[in-house]
Amino acid sequence: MSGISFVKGHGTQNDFVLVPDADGALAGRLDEAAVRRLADRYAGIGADGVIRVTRTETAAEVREQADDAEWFMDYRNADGSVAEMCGNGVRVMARYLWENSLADGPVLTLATRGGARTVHAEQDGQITVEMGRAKPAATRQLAFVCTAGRTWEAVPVRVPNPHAVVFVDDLDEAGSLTTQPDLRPAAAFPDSANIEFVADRGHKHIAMRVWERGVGETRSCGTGVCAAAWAAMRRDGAGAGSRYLVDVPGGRLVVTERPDGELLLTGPAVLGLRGTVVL
Ligand SMILES: N[C@@H](CCC[C@H](N)C(=O)O)C(=O)O
Repeated sequence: MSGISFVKGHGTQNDFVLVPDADGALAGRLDEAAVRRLADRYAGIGADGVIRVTRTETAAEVREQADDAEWFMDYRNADGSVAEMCGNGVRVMARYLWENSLADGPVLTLATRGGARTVHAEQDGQITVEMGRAKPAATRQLAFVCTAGRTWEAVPVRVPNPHAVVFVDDLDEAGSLTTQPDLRPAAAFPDSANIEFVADRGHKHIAMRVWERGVGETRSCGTGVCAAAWAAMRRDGAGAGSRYLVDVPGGRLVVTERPDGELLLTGPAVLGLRGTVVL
C-alpha cells in the first residue's frame, strides 16, 4: 500500500488536510471513505475538511474555470460530502500554492465548485478572498432553527453554500451543539445548511458560533462569517462599503461589502504539519 503526502493547515482554527494532487491521479482514491478516515480526529489525522489540490484541467466538473484558474480546490467536509465553497480553506490553499512556488504574484484565482474565487496576499500576511455576492432565499417563507429547547427565526442565505443565520443575545443560548440543530421547514433548506449563531459585540462587530454542515461545531467558517456579516449589515441598515469584524472561537475575520455587493473576507492562513499517510 503506497502512502500519499499531506499538509495540515488552518484558517482561524478551521482546519484542513491538504492533499497535493497536481495531475489528478488521486481523484478516485480520495473517495468519501478515505476523506472520513483522514479527517477522523482519533483514528486519522483529524480535520474539519479535506482539500485535494489539483490542476483545474484535471477535473471535468470545473474545467470551464481553467482559463481563469490553474488550480482547483476540491473541498470535502469531514463526513466526505462535497461543498460548493470554503472561505477558510481557499486562503489556506492559496498559502500552500504560494509557499511551494506553485503560484506567483500577490493575486491568485482558484477554481471551486461555487465558481472561481480571487485571493489577494495582503502586506501584513493576511489573505483576502473575493467571496462573491450573498444570495438570500428567493421565497419569503419564514425559516427557523431549533436547538437547546429554543426556536429562532433564521435568515437563509447562500455564499454560495447554504447558511441559516440566527441572531441571539448570548452565544451560550445555542447550548452544547453536540447534535445538529433542526432546520424548519425542511423545504426551506433543500441542501441542508450551515448554521450561524450571531451575537453583537459592538458597532459593526459581531461574534459567531457555527454548526457546519457535514462536520459539526467548528471553531470558524469563512462562508458562515460572510453570511453572518451580510445578515448583520442588512439588519443594521449598514451602507455600501461596510466593514464588520467577526469573532469566532478560533480568532477574528473581517468582512467588507464592496459597493457592487461583492463580499471580501480577510483573515489568516497557516500551514503546519507535513507528512505521509497510507489511505
Ligand atoms: N469551513 C468552510 C465551509 C465548508 C463547507 C461547509 N461545511 C458546507 O458544507 O457548506 C468555510 O470556511 O467556509
